[in-house]
Amino acid sequence: MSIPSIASYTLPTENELPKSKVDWKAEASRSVLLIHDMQQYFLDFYGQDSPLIQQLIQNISTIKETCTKLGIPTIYTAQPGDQNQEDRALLTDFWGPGLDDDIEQTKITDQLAPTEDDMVQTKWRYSAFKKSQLLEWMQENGKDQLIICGVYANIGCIVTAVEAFMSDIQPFIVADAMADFSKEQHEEALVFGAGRCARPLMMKQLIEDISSEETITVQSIKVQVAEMLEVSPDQLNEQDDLIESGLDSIRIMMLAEDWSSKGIDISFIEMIESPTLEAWYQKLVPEYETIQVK
Ligand SMILES: O=C(O)C1=CC=C[C@H](O)[C@H]1O
Ligand SMILES: CC(=O)C(=O)O
Repeated sequence: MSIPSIASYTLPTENELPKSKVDWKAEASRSVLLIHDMQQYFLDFYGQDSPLIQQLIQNISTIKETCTKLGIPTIYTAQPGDQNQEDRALLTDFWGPGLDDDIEQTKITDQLAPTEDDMVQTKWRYSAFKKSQLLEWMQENGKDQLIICGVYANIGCIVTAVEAFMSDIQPFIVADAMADFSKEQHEEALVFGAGRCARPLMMKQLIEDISSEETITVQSIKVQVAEMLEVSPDQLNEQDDLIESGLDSIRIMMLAEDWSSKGIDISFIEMIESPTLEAWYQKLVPEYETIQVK
């Protein structure tokens, strides 16, 4: 009744990728990264030290690191433990009682542990959109592209992609950043997605696409400055004097050069005259509206 013991297999390669029906391109400003159900419970069925899972975790980690640098938000899904029958409903008939309320089962696997900048959403059904606020959050934040990685490709990953598609969101299923019960079922999920609702692509292509966009966003500025100050982005306040916070003139010059190279008209002098995130947003992000400080 539950999940089978899963043997390792080699992740799909470029030449095993089904042809995409669409030429959608993932863009940093439009995308959300979904790390789907990478909970220890679901990974344990691959056994200890599975080469497949080790590679999967490494690839997802690379994608997440790139997305974070580009200001692409990460959302994790995770099922709760000890689900009562009313909540779990028909899943029990297919998969048994599910996870115990044991952190060693419910946790996101350690190498992909969420940070305070990430969102973790409770997962109640195959689709990450079911019984959740994911769609509303994406719409409110102007996100209409969903990058999907995690497990299992032929269940929650592809069902989430279908529901994204039906909600006018472009799903991108990353072939070498998902895993399944077998390579055959993994490939079936890619073929179905390619033919019905999603763009299948390799991690390498995804990273090229999202990195190629030169758009600067409020979030990408905050992430860049936070990295330079070696703090988390949410520790930064838009009105704080960044020079007083430790941002030296060398780093400010580096930022000015980076943003100028992307076609933004801002000078080092302007930046040090108004050394706050809010002042820089106003110069760099046309659609930025000044935060109403209460
Ligand atoms: O136990 C479960 O709930 C599940 C097992 C395997 C895949 C399903 O998506 C998941 O709901
Ligand atoms: C792992 C899981 O819950 C899913 O594939 O939906």
